[in-house]
Amino acid sequence: MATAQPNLFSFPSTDALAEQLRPYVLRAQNAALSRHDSFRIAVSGGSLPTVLARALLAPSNGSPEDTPQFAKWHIFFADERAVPLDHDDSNYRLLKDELLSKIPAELGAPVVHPIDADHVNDDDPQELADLYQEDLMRLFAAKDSVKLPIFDLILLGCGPDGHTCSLFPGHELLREKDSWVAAETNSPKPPPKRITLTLPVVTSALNVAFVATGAGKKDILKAIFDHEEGRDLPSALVNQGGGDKVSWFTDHPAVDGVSFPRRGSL
Ligand SMILES: O=C(O)[C@H](O)[C@@H](O)[C@H](O)[C@H](O)COP(=O)(O)O
Repeated sequence: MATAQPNLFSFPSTDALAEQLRPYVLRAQNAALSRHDSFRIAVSGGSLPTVLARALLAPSNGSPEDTPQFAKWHIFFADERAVPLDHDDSNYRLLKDELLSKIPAELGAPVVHPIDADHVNDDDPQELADLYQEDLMRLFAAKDSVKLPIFDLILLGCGPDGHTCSLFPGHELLREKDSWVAAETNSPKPPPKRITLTLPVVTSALNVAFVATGAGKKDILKAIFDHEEGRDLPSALVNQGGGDKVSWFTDHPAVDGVSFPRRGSL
């Protein structure tokens, strides 16, 4: 378990947050492209796609470092609901509406990895999870020795109960050690059937960033960063497993009165 502390960044507004999320994501992109030929990222649903779109669709300053090279991106979903891809509850649809459909043609198109739409109506989402894991393996497991996929960046939300991805407090999926992708059949938050990256995959990523905004997050962030009260919450487990690879992008209302071990400046 990592002992280093996560980084906290707090901004006066969501616009200011998005402005700083952009260089953070592009630094991860540029580092990834200096190591291999693609940028491997996973994203959640919730408010994240909107903030991400605001960050990435802003005008570039013209430098190569400040340019999203979308043609080299592989975008996966940190979690997804077992619904058709055009359903209102689909995280794929959300990302498409907010970001993918708005990327200017000259920036290129990312390779997007949605769930297999042929299996969204299965009674049990396990097949959906298995197929998604196979999709990950095609990109990440070129060698048999690969135990876990190493994402260049995973972008997460944090629910008011401390959940992240579709990993909910006290749930047995938090103990999953082997699978890369797990099925959830009875999510406490609707819709009930989902798939999710597992905790070992999240904490193995080279960079993990939470985006949490609004006064509604204050109580749960207090719990997550209070080691006693919230130490077993899923988002706190990401902090503990990821250490200083984890960053929190927040706004001032979300962290009002929260004492963080380490406040950063970008
Ligand atoms: O699948 C889900 O139920 C959502 O994607 C969920 O996990 C979301 O990421 C958090 O609840 C944070 O949501 P906000 O960013 O909207 O606060």
